[in-house]
Amino acid sequence: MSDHRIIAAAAHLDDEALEASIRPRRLTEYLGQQAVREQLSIYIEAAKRRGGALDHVLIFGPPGLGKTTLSHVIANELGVNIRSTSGPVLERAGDLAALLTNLEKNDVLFVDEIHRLSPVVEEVLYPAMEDFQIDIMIGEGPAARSIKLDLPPFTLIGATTRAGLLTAPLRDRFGIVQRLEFYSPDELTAIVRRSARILGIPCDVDGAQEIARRARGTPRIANRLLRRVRDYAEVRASGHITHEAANAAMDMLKVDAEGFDELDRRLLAIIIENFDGGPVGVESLAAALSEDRGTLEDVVEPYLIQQGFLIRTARGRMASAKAWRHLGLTPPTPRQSPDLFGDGA
Ligand SMILES: Nc1ncnc2c1ncn2[C@@H]1O[C@H](COP(=O)(O)OP(=O)(O)OP(=O)(O)O)[C@@H](O)[C@H]1O
Ligand SMILES: [Mg+2]
Repeated sequence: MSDHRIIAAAAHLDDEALEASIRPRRLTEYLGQQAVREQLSIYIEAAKRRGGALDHVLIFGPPGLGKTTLSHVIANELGVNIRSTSGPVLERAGDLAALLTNLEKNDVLFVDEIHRLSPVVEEVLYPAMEDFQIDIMIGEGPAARSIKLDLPPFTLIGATTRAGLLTAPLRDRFGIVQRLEFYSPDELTAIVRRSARILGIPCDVDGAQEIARRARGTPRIANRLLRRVRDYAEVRASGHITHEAANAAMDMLKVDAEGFDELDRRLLAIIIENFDGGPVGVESLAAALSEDRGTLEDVVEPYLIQQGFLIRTARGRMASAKAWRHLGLTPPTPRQSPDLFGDGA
């Protein structure tokens, strides 16, 4: 159900084709994430000077913030090939072995959703990451023996929306760990303007700002809103994205001033109306919303929490005073909800 949210952070099918043209290829086109960019540019430069492989990189952060994009940018900057796969696709140890043995010196192997690797595949990955070696089994039954195979030095780039789900031994094998943060409205404005330029969409600065403000800190959503606003502007306005056109289009899409849609508002309303503002356990919340728990935790909650509308406590989720006000309600005084300041998980 949440797949159809205009502001869903997960990729839509119709995003793919257009994304290919606007996806940044170089570090200079990768806007925002200042700290990440600065650090990576140093590590990349150092690896190139040494002529060696870049250390393994773990990138984590909510959907649509640019993990896949950044992985490709890193490979481009290193001037090496990138091979892509994902945790759930690698079912057997042999699947990974096949990929690893086809790598060339200093190549990047990108593993998306790395928290979903099966334990047997993970076992193969450990010596590969650490010593650039794998053990493979030859033959079957009593005649089976394992042989060690040397791999060229390579860089594993793992991406995950949930670093917390990685096993400790896997996490420890990444020399570089980067966390992507939600983008500021200014950064998203720059991203929207760049995309509009590439797609040939006339867009005013304040039109871009309005789209940026409602994009939930997420470039993928910003780019998607840009396209929907363009549709609106072409049919209802002169095709030019002005502030008014952006506003009207987003009202039509029911994306509110905070960038929240029905699902966000329903989540906050349920906590307030059905659970007196919380705390409420994530399972009960998911049930009340008829949503999947994983979607709630990965996609819906992070932005609400980052913006201070939702509070995560040891006993469950609570709506903040900001949330009450956003829904036009009067928040209870702190004395009536001691949990806000209690067990502060
Ligand atoms: N820093 C950035 N600057 C400009 N555009 C960006 C940036 N990061 C991401 N984008 C745009 O947002 C789109 C989504 O990014 P990407 O697919 O890399 O996200 P992701 O983190 O891999 O998401 P998921 O968790 O769903 O795999 C890209 O196609 C790209 O156009
Ligand atoms: Mg991705």
